[in-house]
Amino acid sequence: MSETARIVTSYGKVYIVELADGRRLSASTRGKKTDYACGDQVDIDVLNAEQAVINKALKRKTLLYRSDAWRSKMIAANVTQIVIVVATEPSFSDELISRALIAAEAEGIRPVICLNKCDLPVADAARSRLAYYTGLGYPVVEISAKQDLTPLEPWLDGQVSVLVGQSGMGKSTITNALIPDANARVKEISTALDSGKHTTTHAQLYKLNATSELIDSPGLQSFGLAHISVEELPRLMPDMARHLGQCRFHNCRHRQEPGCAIHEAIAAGSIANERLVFLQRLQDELSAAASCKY
Ligand SMILES: Nc1nc2c(ncn2[C@@H]2O[C@H](COP(=O)(O)OP(=O)(O)OP(=O)(O)O)[C@@H](O)[C@H]2O)c(=O)[nH]1
Ligand SMILES: [Zn+2]
Repeated sequence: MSETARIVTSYGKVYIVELADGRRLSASTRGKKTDYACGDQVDIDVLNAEQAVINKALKRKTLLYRSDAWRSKMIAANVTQIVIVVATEPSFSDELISRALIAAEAEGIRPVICLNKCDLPVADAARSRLAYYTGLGYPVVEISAKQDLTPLEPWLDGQVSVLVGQSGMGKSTITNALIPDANARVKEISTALDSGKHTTTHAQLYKLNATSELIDSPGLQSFGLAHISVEELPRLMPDMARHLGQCRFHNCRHRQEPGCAIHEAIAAGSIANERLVFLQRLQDELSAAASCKY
């Protein structure tokens, strides 16, 4: 008899699924299918007290993923919020934040930027860099995972959140502070799968309370957006989106076309020139990726 379960961890071809009654089973897939993500609702056949087989994923509300021309990598399914974790040190990448914001907008996922390690004296420099994103309308929440997480807590309430960010920003420290037995559970799963790894190398889903869940994901170095079309791109950047539909040509690419509303907004100072440079660089990258796809 088939049942519905939730993927709480994915380890390549092996998944841990949780049933409605809280039981956890190790699950394999049928054939070579591996396109399931942490957070997916799946239809499974239970084989015995420990094992199951995944038949298919149920319809996803959202799917956060990154991609280049050759492959895509799922980050998490069914999340309602992405918490982009940056830190006062080591230095964070603006490029990664901007890309993660676009990926979130494309899926209708609410983004929040979380500045961690605010206990360190370098916080002011990071804070002023993040003012840029506040200006775009994105919330920035300041915390210290080691000392005080309370500013983040209301943001997590009632949401399925995924923590995303570069390595070393403090995602696992946040997770461990919020879920006291998170470390122990990673260890338990690693031992069960005999991977020998005791760090979070794969996304893991945790329950925070009856209505809130948290997914910790492995550190990212890049965030490919090959799944997004060149035409869609400016709509996913809130400062650009405001001016869309106002260019003289309906198919304006916001390059050298006369009467481009984006260029006019830049001249008027309401869009930063570096955003147009970023848009154009992404347009070129996505066009190149699209022409590589078969
Ligand atoms: N001072 C200070 N250090 C912190 C804080 N949060 C995390 N750290 C330290 O930052 C380092 C990296 O933290 P992790 O939680 O492992 O970072 P991560 O983002 O999970 O990294 P990956 O698992 O590689 O993706 C560790 O040495 C933490 O102790 C904080 O609020 N303040
Ligand atoms: Zn234009």
